[in-house]
Amino acid sequence: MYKVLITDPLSDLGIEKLLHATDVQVIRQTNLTPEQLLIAIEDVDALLVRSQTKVTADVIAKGKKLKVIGRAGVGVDNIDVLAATQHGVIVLNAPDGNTISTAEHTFAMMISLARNIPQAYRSTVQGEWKRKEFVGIELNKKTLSIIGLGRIGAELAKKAKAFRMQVVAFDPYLTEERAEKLGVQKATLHEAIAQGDFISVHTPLTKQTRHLISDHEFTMMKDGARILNCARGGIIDEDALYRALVEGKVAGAALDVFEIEPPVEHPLFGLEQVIVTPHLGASTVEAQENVAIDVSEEVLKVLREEAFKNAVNLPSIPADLQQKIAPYQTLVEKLGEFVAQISKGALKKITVTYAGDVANMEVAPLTRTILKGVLSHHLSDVNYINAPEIAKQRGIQIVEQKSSHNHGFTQLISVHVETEQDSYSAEGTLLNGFGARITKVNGYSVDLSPTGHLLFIEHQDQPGVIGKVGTLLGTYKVNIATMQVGRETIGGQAIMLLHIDKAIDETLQMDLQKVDSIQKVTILEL
Ligand SMILES: NC(=O)C1=CN([C@@H]2O[C@H](COP(=O)(O)OP(=O)(O)OC[C@H]3O[C@@H](n4cnc5c(N)ncnc54)[C@H](O)[C@@H]3O)[C@@H](O)[C@H]2O)C=CC1
Ligand SMILES: O=C(O)C(=O)COP(=O)(O)O
Repeated sequence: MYKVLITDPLSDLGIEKLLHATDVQVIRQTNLTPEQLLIAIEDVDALLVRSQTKVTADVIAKGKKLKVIGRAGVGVDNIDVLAATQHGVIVLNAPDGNTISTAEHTFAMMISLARNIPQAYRSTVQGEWKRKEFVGIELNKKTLSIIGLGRIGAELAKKAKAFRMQVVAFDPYLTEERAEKLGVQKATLHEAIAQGDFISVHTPLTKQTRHLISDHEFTMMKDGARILNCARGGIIDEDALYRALVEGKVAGAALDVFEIEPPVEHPLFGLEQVIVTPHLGASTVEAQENVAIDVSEEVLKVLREEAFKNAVNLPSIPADLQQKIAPYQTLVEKLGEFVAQISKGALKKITVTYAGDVANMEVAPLTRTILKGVLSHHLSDVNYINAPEIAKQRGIQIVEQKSSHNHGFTQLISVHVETEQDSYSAEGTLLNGFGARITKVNGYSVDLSPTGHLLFIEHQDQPGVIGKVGTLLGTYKVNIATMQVGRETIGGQAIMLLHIDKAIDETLQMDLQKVDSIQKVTILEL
């Protein structure tokens, strides 16, 4: 039974799938203190949050069974994604479900700013009738500068165009083609800032976007520009905004998000030209249902070990590529495990070479699987998510290369490991009708199915060695299923690879090692 902990308010309808799953126990505990969260996380398999819960490195470290953190929404800045990656925990979000709601909220804020609606409401219900004070401006023919033209930015651009606004956009990933398609004018950050009557930010909060709009940027703005933040607190420097508003450089600001949430006695609240909402961008019935459905479905898939999407800490693999690489996954993981088990000494470098058909594919997901295979022999808690990060932390160099030398195989994948002591390698292929095969070990040609109990014997090529190995295994009642031998030259260095029907213990290993001409016996389990 999987335990799923939900610590922020999620739509009941949205999480129905989880509530009805017979293999899932849903635990709903909102408004937990950080200390309570550290306890609640201890034995759960999944954690579902919105933006309130702070999922710190400590929380992740305490989640000994934690496999996945699902964010019912877009921004994951409340989750320590690096810590999750290091612990092999998948972080998923639901990026599409609240786009429309947030763009609509931003638009509502823009109209409110243009027409002073919140201020006029407050004054009118207080018994005043101030028609002159609340004269506004039209959106028609004004320029809207959008910083960050992703899902929400693009949706906002469409709405602004319907209101006959000129739309200027800055986004480092915006191509001319996409800008043209959306009918927006592509600009640099500073051009966008200088041209906007309204400036709206829609980027994630990252190191690069923190205080993206600060004192310098405010000085570049048109006098009387209006600014909006319905993305993340901190993208606009709140102190600089305060100064720009007080100096009259900026005519108004609309904020749905704050550097610290909830904000307490914020200086900006004292300014009449500032309108605010309490992080309501995604707070509609529709958006909340959408994001809860999306994240529940994906979290279930992770728990049930099915293919999932929207992982924030894993590169996404398109479905067609996933289909193409699926047959190789077992082969490459076994190759990684095999090389790790025959190698000795601290790992320094792992080189993966792809040749033949496989070299024409996107191979990064396969390399990730190989790393998992190699590293899991040396370290516990290594998985597909954290393997590259763990390799990096330990200073293991990873080389991924493609080669035209496929040595007659339709596809050939080789894993070469360098340790402080020596270097080791294995090559493999997919044989039509036979599946994964290891075709070379440390340069010796073999033909081996990479499964089950194996014995790897390094020896000198001498008459009688094979017989002695067979007799010894017979004495210990160990049946040999297949045997492969390879040698450099007659009487030279040689290897034996045996498939045996059961696991053997160290006594037999030591007896084998005592046989003349045998140098090393390694027990492998694939
Ligand atoms: N107020 C609310 O309740 C909600 C807020 N959000 C926030 O809105 C923001 C945008 O969400 P989406 O559009 O769904 O994300 P998205 O990922 O589709 O778009 C973000 C865009 O920002 C661009 N970007 C990144 N760094 C940039 C930089 N330095 N300068 C300019 N552009 C940059 C990216 O290229 C991308 O196109 C996120 O911060 C998200 O957390 C999202 C939903 C609800
Ligand atoms: O999706 C996002 O990034 C949001 O900011 C929405 O936040 P919320 O889920 O409403 O707390």
